[in-house]
Amino acid sequence: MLLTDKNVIITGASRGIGRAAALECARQGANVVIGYSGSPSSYSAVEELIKEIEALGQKAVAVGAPAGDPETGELLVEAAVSNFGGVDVFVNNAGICPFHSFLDMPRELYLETVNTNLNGAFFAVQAAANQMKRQGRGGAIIAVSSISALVGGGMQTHYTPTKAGLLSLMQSCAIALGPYGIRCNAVLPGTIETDINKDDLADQEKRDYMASRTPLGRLGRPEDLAGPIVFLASEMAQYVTGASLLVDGGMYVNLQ
Ligand SMILES: NC(=O)C1=CN([C@@H]2O[C@H](COP(=O)(O)OP(=O)(O)OC[C@H]3O[C@@H](n4cnc5c(N)ncnc54)[C@H](O)[C@@H]3O)[C@@H](O)[C@H]2O)C=CC1
Ligand SMILES: C[C@H](O)[C@@H]1OC(=O)[C@H](O)[C@@H]1O
Repeated sequence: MLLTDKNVIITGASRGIGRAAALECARQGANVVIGYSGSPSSYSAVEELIKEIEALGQKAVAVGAPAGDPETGELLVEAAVSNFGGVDVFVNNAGICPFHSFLDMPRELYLETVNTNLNGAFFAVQAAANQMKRQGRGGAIIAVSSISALVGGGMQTHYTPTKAGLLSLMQSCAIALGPYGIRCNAVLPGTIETDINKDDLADQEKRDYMASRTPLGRLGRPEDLAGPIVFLASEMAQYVTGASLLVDGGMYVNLQ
């Protein structure tokens, strides 16, 4: 197992990529703090995830708090410390992508997207890093960025800058936190079928187009991200920091 006795925090873990990562971390021997929005509609999914992690023989605890709140990172860290005794891995995964055209972008939608995806991440990464520094045994921080950190999207002008920002945050934090043995890396998913793009991919033409752009011949699944996240969290990646790992079935390099 790659994460035996490690204590992992994952934000946005109630479903999608975060959920798949939480389960794989538990399979690899980790205890998991499940960050979720706090919405009552998510709670049954969170309860189910806790049961699945416990069935794997690991501990799980849930913290419901909005990702964009600057205090949320501290709450997640407090939960890891009080329930498990510390934090070894922090995965910043929570995010939204409400597709919208640029010229009439509502100010509130722009601000909500940046706050949820990037501003909250800054403070949560800071809280996790301070705890790792106090513990004195290093750690791993992983941001779920996106292929959209590298390429644009006409209906994602509010979103792509947050993903580029997360990638940049990991690069700078790799420098700031390297002296404490804290590694900081990003995963860059391509198009992964989850609730975030359910409406967008309901358009069969768009769906077929996205799949046709993918050399591996299919859209991604949440589980496709679990291995790369566990790898970056583990000692297998002990000399990897400031790196980004595209997990996109080859979509990014597929020019022609
Ligand atoms: N699905 C895809 O094609 C891609 C997804 N990503 C990123 O992966 C991450 C996970 O997304 P998916 O699993 O795909 O979608 P999803 O919609 O299934 O999961 C998003 C998670 O974030 C949580 N979340 C959303 N707003 C929140 C808030 N204000 N406070 C706390 N939690 C909140 C949701 O509750 C959910 O657990 C996101 O950061 C997304 O930008 C990146 C590239 C591609
Ligand atoms: C939500 C999109 O389908 C998804 O999110 C991203 O970051 C990429 O742009 C994907 O296409």
